[in-house]
Amino acid sequence: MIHHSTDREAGAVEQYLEESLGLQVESLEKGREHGRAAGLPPIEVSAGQGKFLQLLAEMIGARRVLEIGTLGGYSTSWLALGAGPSGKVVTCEFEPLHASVARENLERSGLADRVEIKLGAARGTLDTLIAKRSEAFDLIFIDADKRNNVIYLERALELSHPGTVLVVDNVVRGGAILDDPGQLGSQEADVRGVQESLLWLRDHPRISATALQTLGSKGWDGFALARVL
Ligand SMILES: C[S@@+](CC[C@H](N)C(=O)[O-])C[C@H]1O[C@@H](n2cnc3c(N)ncnc32)[C@H](O)[C@@H]1O
Repeated sequence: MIHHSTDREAGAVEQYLEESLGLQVESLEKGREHGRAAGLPPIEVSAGQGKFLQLLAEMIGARRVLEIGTLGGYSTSWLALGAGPSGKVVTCEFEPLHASVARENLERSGLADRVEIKLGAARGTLDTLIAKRSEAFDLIFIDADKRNNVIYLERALELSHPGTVLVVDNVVRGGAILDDPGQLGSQEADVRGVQESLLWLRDHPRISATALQTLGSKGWDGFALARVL
């Protein structure tokens, strides 16, 4: 994370944009508060990013959405809004507390019937979906342990069809992706995971990708956006 005055200004601008555009949805914000009260870390997407996910799902007419990394179900809820009442979101989470907070939040906001929370390590969940020949997903949001990003991307591709959109969160990490991978210790495995995932996106013949930087109350970051060819 960067730590200078731009951080504070970016936080104020984020709040201004949220207020001017009326981005916050009351039931979703209550869910976020519920997560805080239950001790969940404040690492969910912003309202602006959540609305971006909703709009993206609506723009591509996504009916089947896969999420890796549920936390308290905040981004899940935005994706569920985007998928619509006839849509479905499958979301992967391995922390039982996070999954139960997410379940409660989704129930309270009336979105639970279009969301399936898969409790367990995401890799195993994805392998099971692949083994069961799950119907392909239209939109896949990857936001879990970044060190496993390439594993998730490989499996996401197996669960995709031509035109599936992939979003990978936190690919800038306050600029830490500039660090030399050869000098990174184990604590920076997530940074290395992001670096490797960007190369994977560049090199895979079935992928067309970009990345956009973001700045907000949680600092400097960004997301990769890709289309399966
Ligand atoms: C950044 S948070 C997700 C935030 C959420 N997408 C949002 O914006 O509201 C990452 C979540 O992934 C979960 N997670 C981390 N590693 C995982 C794994 N290997 N399998 C499943 N879930 C995992 C964490 O417990 C955490 O809840």
